[in-house]
Parts: sequence; C-alpha cells; structure tokens
Amino acid sequence: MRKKIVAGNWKMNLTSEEALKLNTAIDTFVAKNEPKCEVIHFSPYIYLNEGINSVESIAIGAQNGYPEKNGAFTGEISMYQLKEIGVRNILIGHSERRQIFKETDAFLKSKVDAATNLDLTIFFCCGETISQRENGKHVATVITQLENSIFHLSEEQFKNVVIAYEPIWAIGTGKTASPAQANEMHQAIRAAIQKNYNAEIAKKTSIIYGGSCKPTNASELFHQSDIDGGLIGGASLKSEDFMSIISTYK
Ligand SMILES: O=C(CO)COP(=O)(O)O
Repeated sequence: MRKKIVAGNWKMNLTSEEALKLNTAIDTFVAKNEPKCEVIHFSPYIYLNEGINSVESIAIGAQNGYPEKNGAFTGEISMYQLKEIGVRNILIGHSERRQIFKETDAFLKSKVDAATNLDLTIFFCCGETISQRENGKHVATVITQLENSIFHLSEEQFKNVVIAYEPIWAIGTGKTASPAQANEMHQAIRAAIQKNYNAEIAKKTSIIYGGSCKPTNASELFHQSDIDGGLIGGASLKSEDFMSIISTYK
C-alpha cells in the first residue's frame, strides 16, 4: 500500500499564537483518531522550531529552503539549517515559488539535489496553467517539469520523493480539478515514473493533489485510484476543515 498523506501548506499566514494553536489542535486530533494517513504542516520558517517541539503525532515541514549549506545569502535559510532543527520534509517547486519568485527548473533541480543529500523527503510540486490545459499541453507540461528537475535522481534517491500535482488554475481559486481530471494527471505522472524508473517505484510513490481541496470535495478526490492524499492551502488554516479532510482516511 502506498503511503497516504494529508499536508497543509500554510503559505505566509497565521500569527505565532494561531500557529501554535493549530499545530496543537491537529496534533491532538491525530493522536486521538489515528487516521490512516501521515499528517504534515508546512509552516512558515519562524514557527518551525516551536512547532517541531510541540507536536508528537504530526510532522512539521518547511515550505522552502536554500540549496547552499551556508554563506553570503542574506535573508535565506539553508536546508542544512532546517535539517539541524529537525525538519524532515520540504516543499520544492510550488507554483508560487516558480511564478512569483521566478524559480527555474534548473534552480529547482539544485534544491532537489541539496534536499536529497540531506536525506529530506521532497514534496515536489508540479502543475499547469489554464492556457496550457486549454491547449491540450497539460500532461506534457507537468512531465517536462518532472524531467527537468527531479527525474535525474537515482532509484534509491527517488524513494524519498512525494509528487504534489497542483494545477495552477485551481490554487486559491475555488475551482477544483474534477476527480477525473486529477486522476488522469496522476496516472500520467505514475506512468512517467514507471518509464524513468520501474513499475515497483511507480506503484510505491505517493502522488497527492492540491488546488481548492476542501471538506466537500476531498473524499471524492482521495478515493480516485491514483490520488494518495492532498496538499491543502486555505482549508488547512481552519482546524475544523483540516480535521474533516484528514478524516477521509479513517
Ligand atoms: O497551493 C496549494 C497548496 O500548496 C493549494 O492552495 P488552496 O488549497 O488554497 O487552493
């Protein structure tokens, strides 16, 4: 069985008090209900330390990390520093990093290598724009993103990778990919993993969906054959909503 994962990407939200409250609420909920999935909060940097030290049943991951170990990179946080405080999971390639911060495939590849060298679990995000989908280029776009930044990893290294498919047109828009649209892409991604690696690795790689995932649509999405959970933005900021999504894996 593939690992099921429900992860919250808090993005640049919450006060320190709200972050602690949400971490504690979800941690307590998971400890009590023992859902059949791994639960992760991808938190802003400044709340990582307290988060890591205050939870037991969920993981706290980083939304970003700089690939160099240390040096003159004012304002950056290295993956090495993250690992040192106990971070084990990292997001790489989120469309907001690609679009707003102009992170290229080559830069993302260097992040993938740095995270791999530190043995971090990489949540590699990929996804197409609405015009790429309308032009029938959605599958090719996503597979190219994988080929350019992550498929160079060895079979052994790829075992530390989770793929997060997040169609850009569905992020924060309230427009979710239909379960069929999402599953089609997840199947294409799995087929590409099989082609680059092998059937065993393809079968074992968790591929999660992100983009306006909420309590009302999580169950149908997560029950698709190739969807192994979700990367949740807005709905992960409300404990009731996030608990409801986690409960899909009772
Ligand atoms: O970007 C996302 C998660 O990384 C999805 O965000 P929303 O769930 O707010 O659409």
